[in-house]
Amino acid sequence: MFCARIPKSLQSQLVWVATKNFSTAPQRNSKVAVMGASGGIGQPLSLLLKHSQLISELSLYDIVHTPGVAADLSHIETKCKVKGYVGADQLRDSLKGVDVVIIPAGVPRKPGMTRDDLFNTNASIVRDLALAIAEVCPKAIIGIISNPVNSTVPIASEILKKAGVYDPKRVFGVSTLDIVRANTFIAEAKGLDPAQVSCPVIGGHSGVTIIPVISQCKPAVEFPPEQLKALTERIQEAGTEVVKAKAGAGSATLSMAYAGARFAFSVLRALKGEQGVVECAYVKSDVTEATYFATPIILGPNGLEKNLGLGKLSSYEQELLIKALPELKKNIQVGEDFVNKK
Ligand SMILES: NC(=O)C1=CN([C@@H]2O[C@H](COP(=O)(O)OP(=O)(O)OC[C@H]3O[C@@H](n4cnc5c(N)ncnc54)[C@H](O)[C@@H]3O)[C@@H](O)[C@H]2O)C=CC1
Ligand SMILES: O=C([O-])CC(=O)C(=O)O
Repeated sequence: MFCARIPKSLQSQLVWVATKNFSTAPQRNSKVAVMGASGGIGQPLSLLLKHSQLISELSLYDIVHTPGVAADLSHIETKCKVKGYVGADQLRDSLKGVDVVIIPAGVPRKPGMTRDDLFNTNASIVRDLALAIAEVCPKAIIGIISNPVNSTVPIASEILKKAGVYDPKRVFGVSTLDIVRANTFIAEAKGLDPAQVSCPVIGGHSGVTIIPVISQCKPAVEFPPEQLKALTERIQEAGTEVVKAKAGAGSATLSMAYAGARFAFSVLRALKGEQGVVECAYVKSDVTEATYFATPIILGPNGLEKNLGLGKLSSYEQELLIKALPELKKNIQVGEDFVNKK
């Protein structure tokens, strides 16, 4: 009953403890690291990953508390092994043999802040993690959650380039939460089951750079212009909606953990050879004049297999794209300069 209500992307991987059917699960062979695993996103994300049959080992890294988080999670009756690593001295050990690295390390927003206000703290956190990845697991697929994603993905990419191990097919900005929100809000407005709604969101991951492509939603939906504008703006500002509601206690954590797990599971399914796994993600791109851009992509055994591009945009969505590009290009430049202009 419950499984029928959650999206197919999660249904196939979540093993519900109550059913205790994981002894028959296929052999799991991926090792996944969560960097920032003790945080508001890191903990529930690690919990969801611990339930996946696609993961045999979970490596939890943070500068605090990971021994406790790992001990706690390790008592859950699923096969996936969990190990905690704490502090810079253990950073490199945490990445040994890892196939997929998910990065939610860094500070979250408080009311009144933009995602760009996080740059000063989070840029160096992502830089240092990317340096360690380049050294220890250069072939790993990397999913970056830490904000500002528009800039942290270029930072990690520049670090990997400098180390001579950059593969643009393996570095992703996790924008999945924008898609999750678009699906939910559209379903609410139209009285649909959110699990059956699929709306691409392209561009970047902040304010005007978030471009919901409601004209490509499946099932097809239509809204009068005023409602379309309000819905688009709600999706663009949904992060701020949560920041305000949490009133100083941080930003989206639980919905982001869900979205991060959905993205990780899609990557892992594709790594295992499943064909036609599609997610939107913020990637190195030549689809627009912005050198990183989120579009729907097909995932494969090596990460990004095929960029599906923009598809046909409505005139309203084309206007959104025009507004997004200068901001996105600026954010990318700031990230690249952080690494290269020292
Ligand atoms: N991409 C997206 O859609 C979303 C991104 N975010 C971003 O995710 C990040 C994390 O958010 P929360 O989990 O709520 O924050 P949090 O403060 O609850 O957790 C962050 C964790 O990172 C750890 N950390 C700090 N420096 C570190 C380092 N050098 N190495 C490893 N870990 C380190 C902290 O100890 C903490 O446990 C923020 O930057 C936030 O803006 C949040 C929601 C959605
Ligand atoms: O809004 C924030 O600061 C966190 C975030 O990226 C989101 O919830 O989309």
